[in-house]
Amino acid sequence: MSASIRTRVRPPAPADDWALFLDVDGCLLDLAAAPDAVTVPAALPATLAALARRLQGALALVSGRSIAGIDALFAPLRLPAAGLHGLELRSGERLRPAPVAPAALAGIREEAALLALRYPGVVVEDKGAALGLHWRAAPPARIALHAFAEAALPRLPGYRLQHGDHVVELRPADGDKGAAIRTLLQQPPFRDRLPVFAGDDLTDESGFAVVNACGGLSVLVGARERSAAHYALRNPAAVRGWLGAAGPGPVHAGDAP
Ligand SMILES: O=P(O)(O)OC[C@H]1O[C@H](O[C@H]2O[C@H](CO)[C@@H](O)[C@H](O)[C@H]2O)[C@H](O)[C@@H](O)[C@@H]1O
Repeated sequence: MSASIRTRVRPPAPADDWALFLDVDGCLLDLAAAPDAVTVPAALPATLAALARRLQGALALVSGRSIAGIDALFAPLRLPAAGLHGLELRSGERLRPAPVAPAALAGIREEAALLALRYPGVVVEDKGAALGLHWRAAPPARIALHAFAEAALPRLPGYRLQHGDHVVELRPADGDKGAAIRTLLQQPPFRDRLPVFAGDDLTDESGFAVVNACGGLSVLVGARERSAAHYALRNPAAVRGWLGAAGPGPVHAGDAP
């Protein structure tokens, strides 16, 4: 069921019995003009590391970026992670690698780069098995990028389009963030904990559905009207404040934020 932003309230402060899943762009990090223009606030890795210790390791980053990309952003911190919208998975020693990119994707990437030359500001993001076409810094390119992605899709059997915030991606159709969260919840250290997921974009809705079905907490970041999330935080700064608000001592479900 879709809850209105007007009815969503701030989530409670993080509690020690949570399994916490956090989206990256637009949730932990402020959005930037291009994927490589994001900045990680200096205090954030330490906040995440402290929270992960507090949760006995049950904190994972769940992103559309690759796991390598996530690790590069937060280095030297290396957390359990789901990358490429749930295609890749890492928890402890367990790793589900991303599929190998089909040969046709290289040609499509080159064609996209040529198209980008006509629209200054367009970014073609090579994510290995996935390809992101970004128009945040080039709004007039939106229609051309969608048309390009739709035309390219039939050349990539087993692929689908992933629509996101000022981006359309060509990605393998398998998996989503919800399935990745469900998989992590079946194994330690996530098992038998209250699942909590915060995210801002369309790709996060599958994660909200899974944590809702488990009786957990779904947290929408921003003011998108149509979402299954039950709680809301205004922006990434509010998310970082929420996570930092756990403080140094033990915390329990229901504590005031
Ligand atoms: O699931 P997420 O962690 O939210 O990742 C979703 C996509 O995030 C990145 O793109 C978005 O953030 C960029 C930097 O702020 C922004 O320029 C772009 O417009 C956004 O769509 C990332 O580049 C993608 O690979 C992720 O799929």
